[in-house]
Amino acid sequence: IIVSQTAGLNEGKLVYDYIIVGGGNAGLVIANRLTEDPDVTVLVLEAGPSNEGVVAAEIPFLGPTLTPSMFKLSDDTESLLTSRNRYAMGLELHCHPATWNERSYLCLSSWKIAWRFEQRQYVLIAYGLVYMLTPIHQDYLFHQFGTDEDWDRLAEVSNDKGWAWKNIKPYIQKHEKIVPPVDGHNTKGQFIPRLHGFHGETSVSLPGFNQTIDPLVLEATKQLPEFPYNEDTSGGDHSVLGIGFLQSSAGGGARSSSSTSYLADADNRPGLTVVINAIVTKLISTGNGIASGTKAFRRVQFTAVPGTLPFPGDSQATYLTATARREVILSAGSVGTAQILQLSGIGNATDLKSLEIDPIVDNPDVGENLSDHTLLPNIFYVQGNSSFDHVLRSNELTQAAVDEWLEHRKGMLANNVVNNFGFARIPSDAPIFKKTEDPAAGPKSPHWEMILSNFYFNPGFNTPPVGSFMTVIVVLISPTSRGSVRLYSDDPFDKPLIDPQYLTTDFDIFTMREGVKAIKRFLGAPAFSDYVIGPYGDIFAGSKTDAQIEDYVRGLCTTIFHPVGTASMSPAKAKHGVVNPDLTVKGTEGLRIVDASVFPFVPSTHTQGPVYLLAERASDIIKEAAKKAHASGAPADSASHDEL
Ligand SMILES: Cc1cc2nc3c(=O)[nH]c(=O)nc-3n(C[C@H](O)[C@H](O)[C@H](O)COP(=O)(O)OP(=O)(O)OC[C@H]3O[C@@H](n4cnc5c(N)ncnc54)[C@H](O)[C@@H]3O)c2cc1C
Repeated sequence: IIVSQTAGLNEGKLVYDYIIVGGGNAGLVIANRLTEDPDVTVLVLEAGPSNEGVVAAEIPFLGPTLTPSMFKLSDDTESLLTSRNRYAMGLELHCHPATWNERSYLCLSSWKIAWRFEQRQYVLIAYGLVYMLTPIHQDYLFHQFGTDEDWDRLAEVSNDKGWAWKNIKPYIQKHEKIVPPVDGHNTKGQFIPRLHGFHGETSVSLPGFNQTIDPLVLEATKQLPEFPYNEDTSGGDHSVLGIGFLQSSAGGGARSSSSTSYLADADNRPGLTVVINAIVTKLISTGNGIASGTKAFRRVQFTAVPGTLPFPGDSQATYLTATARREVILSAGSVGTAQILQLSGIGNATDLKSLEIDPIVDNPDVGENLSDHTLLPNIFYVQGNSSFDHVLRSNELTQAAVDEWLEHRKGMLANNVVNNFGFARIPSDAPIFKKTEDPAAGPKSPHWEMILSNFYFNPGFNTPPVGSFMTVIVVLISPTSRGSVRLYSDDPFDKPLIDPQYLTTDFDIFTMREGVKAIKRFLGAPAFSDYVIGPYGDIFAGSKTDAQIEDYVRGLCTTIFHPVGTASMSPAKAKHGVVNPDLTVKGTEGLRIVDASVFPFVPSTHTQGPVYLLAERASDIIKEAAKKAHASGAPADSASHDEL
């Protein structure tokens, strides 16, 4: 049952077995798995609007256009392709200049849009740092699982073998459904079937529309031993190192998200209620937990997102509360979860007091340890007019592509913006390792990533009016810098202060710099000699020395939106960290976190796949906990009558 507004919800009846805060990647997995039992009731509260009918959310190629600052087209084609403005609401975040050092300032200042539009007293609003408030799923459909070393490290730091790869791997079968590419080509040699699932919830497919650069990229992998071809970069016990074909969370030419897969599958279950446009403002402590020193949190306060029905004005919000008989599960993402915890009195007691929030559970680790992947687009001029730029500049060609998609779910738009990508390591004898321990999860795990695309892709900048381009993105995959998500005020509608600390360590800037040098070596392969003309832009072209490349990196670098770590997992008895290995929040009862925030290290790949697997295992953990409680004779309602 999907309720589109909080209007009509009867507060007296808002009692469910589980309340899930956030209907993103993780939240909807849990919602689906828990309601497999018809006797279980689940309420999902999601701040964003519905994905239904949002064509840009369906068309794979248009994924990046949903991010306000990401993918800029000419004004004409823009209106044909996107409904961006509809989703720009509530996306901005605050970054406090006092917490920036010169480097992160440089890094963030590349977000021209942010700087042009908003400069409030002491608080700058960086539109570039968009951690979405919506279940529309703006991700760019990259779909991988991370290396076995990532998962084994998680098992080690949490002291729970359940998180080791051999125990996580089987969840691929529940989650993934490999489907043929839209052009139906033979995919032999483009992925390794035994690494995948074919009957799970989320559709995953290989590219189904050729880019001019595909054969050149493959040829270059044969010419340069430094960049070998890899038949499958999805991860696990098969190495991700090398360059191969991208697997995307799409099927039949359309995006496959947790909403179109896990939620759609559970849609008709009477036990499931999903309320959209509903923003959770805090969790309410419902008294002492059974274990000494713990506090129970089984009540959730929420309201309509300002500007959505039923509230006429932003300032007149009416708050509702809902109560969980068993558990509240926070799945609001690395920013939302950290914010809600702190608004609820779970966080650094000193900081909370300074904002006049009563500290209920003092945990200074809440909101800390923020880790993210930085992205740097490197643009090259190319020959001819076979890049996508010409299509994207032309209303006529764009309309034809839209029509093809609408009629057949095929063509350029049915495909991701990328066909080829891959991962690489910094050589083990690199000077950086004399002063920095290798931060990768293990010797098979990458330090950086290369993403290749057949057009001008430069977050925040319009496609130039003339010229053909290709973009080679460098992503820092094993960052050592750590930032934080802290509250700006006790007002739940104030966006939190996000201090990403991008590129503030020697390793991070070194790796980005070496990545830039490496992609230049890659494009120096004979395969590209008749196609690539050279770097686009004076700064890129003029960046020859290490110092120049570093300046170039800092000036243009941004995020690929993989924040993790703000509610990190640690061993059950550990004093540090925010959640235990069973994802219960330390010092609390009736409260778990299931989302990207619990990863203490960012997985060495794009993060949706790891989040899906995490949520699949979490669902089993939650079900097991309910069974145990039942077997021990505990009442079906863990919450006391007072709480209810
Ligand atoms: C622009 C973009 C592109 C990306 N591209 C890729 C990609 O190509 N491949 C990949 O693997 N990963 C990608 N990612 C990362 C991936 O989307 C995240 O790692 C993943 O979604 C994290 O899952 P989650 O469940 O932790 O959080 P989310 O999926 O973000 O879900 C959190 C949900 O909680 C809701 N919420 C937050 N606060 C509240 C509140 N107070 N009340 C109610 N609801 C709330 C949000 O609206 C959201 O729907 C991308 C991310 C972004 C933003």
